[in-house]
Amino acid sequence: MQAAVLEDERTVRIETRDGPTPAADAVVVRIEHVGICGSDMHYYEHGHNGDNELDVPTIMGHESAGTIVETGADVTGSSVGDRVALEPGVPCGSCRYCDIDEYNLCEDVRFMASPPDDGALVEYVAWPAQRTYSLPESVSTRAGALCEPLSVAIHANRRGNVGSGDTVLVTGCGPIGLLCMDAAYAAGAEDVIVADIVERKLELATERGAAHAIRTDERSLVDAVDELTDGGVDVVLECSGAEAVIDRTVESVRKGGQVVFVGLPQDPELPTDVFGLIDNELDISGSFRFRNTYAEAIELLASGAVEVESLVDFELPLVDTGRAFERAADPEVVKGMIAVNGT
Ligand SMILES: NC(=O)c1ccc[n+]([C@@H]2O[C@H](COP(=O)([O-])OP(=O)(O)OC[C@H]3O[C@@H](n4cnc5c(N)ncnc54)[C@H](O)[C@@H]3O)[C@@H](O)[C@H]2O)c1
Ligand SMILES: C[C@@H](O)[C@H](N)C(=O)O
Repeated sequence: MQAAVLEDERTVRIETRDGPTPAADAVVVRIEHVGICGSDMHYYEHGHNGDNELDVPTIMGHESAGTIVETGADVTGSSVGDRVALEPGVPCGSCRYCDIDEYNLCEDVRFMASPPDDGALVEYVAWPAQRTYSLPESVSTRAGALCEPLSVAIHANRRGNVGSGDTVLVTGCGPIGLLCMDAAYAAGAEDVIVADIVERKLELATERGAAHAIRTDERSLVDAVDELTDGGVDVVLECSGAEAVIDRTVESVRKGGQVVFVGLPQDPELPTDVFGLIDNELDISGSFRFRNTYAEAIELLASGAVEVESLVDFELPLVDTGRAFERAADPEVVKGMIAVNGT
């Protein structure tokens, strides 16, 4: 079978690999769609993603869905022909974090396309049946693949306790930011204000329901938020990873509000005004991947509460993965997709 391997920065090669055999608790999935994520692009452009290094050639892609073609001996509840989304992380199941069901924090997790663990840009993947989720008829594998970034968004909203009537600021309108906005509305937020530096992204966010859009390269984020709110938003979901914005988030939130960091900056140092945090009782949190989100993601897609297919700007076959990554590096592009088995 064919696989798209990131050998080095900006070097994707199509290689031939042996097809997988499922363990007793696993299924083999014929991969149909894989989304290109901002994190794949961090590896592609800089050779690292946060503090994870691309130290060995690695099959990229962790936003995936396809059809089960084989089941392991002990698998019950999944059948050949089921269309499924694959949750990309497989936790160890026995550490203190797995014990308390905070399995996204497992220190021994295997995560697709996180070197040395291979990802889903390959024709067939053997994956634990427990980490695959059936897609209803109304949800395509193209949409099912995007359960992954939607899961990041659901988790970020949970971390920020976004709820009924909240005003939320989402900084960065890539797929993660846009889906954070959608998930915030689904959680009951009243108004979502968005910020970006690319006009097309702000237009898209506005079409999807943003209450206000701020160009942070044209005006001060803090001044704009100040004009739009009575002393700041309830929650900031920071999805740009841009240091210039990260620095301003705590000034954009109301007293007693929450700031959630999702985007990964190149420079992870955060200058902190501790007096400001104390005096204003701010809650600052990180949001790392997700846990127990796939069922909700599929429900949001199936009910139509969140729509993802229109985020996809282009779709290319597996053999063109290198070209797709090059194209996805364009700041105007929101989501590139690979049709792995040509469906
Ligand atoms: N914490 C997690 O679990 C997790 C999971 C997935 C992705 N991420 C990270 O989240 C970030 C967002 O992911 P994505 O796929 O949407 O990436 P993306 O690159 O598509 O989106 C980032 C957006 O931020 C905008 N931006 C850049 N500079 C800005 C500025 N100064 N002001 C406002 N906006 C600015 C860009 O124009 C872009 O629209 C990435 O850093 C990614 O690595 C984190
Ligand atoms: C969660 C996932 O989307 C993220 N890109 C990661 O590798 O951690």
